Amino acid sequence: MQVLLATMNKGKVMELEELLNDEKIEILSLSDLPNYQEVEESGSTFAENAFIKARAACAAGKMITLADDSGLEVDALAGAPGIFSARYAGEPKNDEHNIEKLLTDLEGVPEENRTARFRCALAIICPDGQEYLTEGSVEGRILTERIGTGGFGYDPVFYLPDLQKTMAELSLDEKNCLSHRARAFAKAVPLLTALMKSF
Ligand SMILES: O=c1nc[nH]c2c1ncn2[C@H]1C[C@H](O)[C@@H](COP(=O)(O)OP(=O)(O)OP(=O)(O)O)O1
Ligand SMILES: [Mg+2]
Repeated sequence: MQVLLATMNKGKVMELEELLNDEKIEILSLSDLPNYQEVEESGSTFAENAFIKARAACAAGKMITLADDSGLEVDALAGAPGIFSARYAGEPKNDEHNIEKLLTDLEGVPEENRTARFRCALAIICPDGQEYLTEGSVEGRILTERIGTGGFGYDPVFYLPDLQKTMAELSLDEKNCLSHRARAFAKAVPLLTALMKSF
């Protein structure tokens, strides 16, 4: 079975490839579709954006397609950056600038009020029109400086109190045991297993 990952984000591709690690699944990504034009993420929720990305890629690739829309919700910022996480510091999107803006926006906010979560909406679309969505989240806290070099995006400032580590201090396998993306993916596994039998 072929599965298309509808994302331009190399960090997501790496994590999803590892999660999808099954010899019966051949994984393709948008770079395997010649001339693919990235769609505008015009939805107002993670779920809407995940479907927008998945539908466009599925139409182009005509195979089972997975799209992830994800982001960071910070309580002290009333849920921002949320669906705007990737372009928080403007276009073109840049992880370093986004972290810089986040830390500036949170200047003076005490540790106990820096609670946050990563959210992931994972859309699965089949060429015959079936559409599914799973979601996952992970709770943490935003530090005042970066720690760790792994992962991508906001990982260096996202602290997991239980592990006493940032997401960027985790190995790929460790991150894939507890991340928002891994949790959304875990809920999609029974679905993918069923789809593998029918396609
Ligand atoms: O595990 C994560 N660790 C750290 N940061 C993360 C994570 N997961 C999402 N994020 C952040 C990165 C980006 O600022 C935004 C996702 O935005 P989002 O539009 O879903 O992805 P994207 O534009 O990078 O790639 P694409 O839309 O092609 O899948 O949330
Ligand atoms: Mg995006």
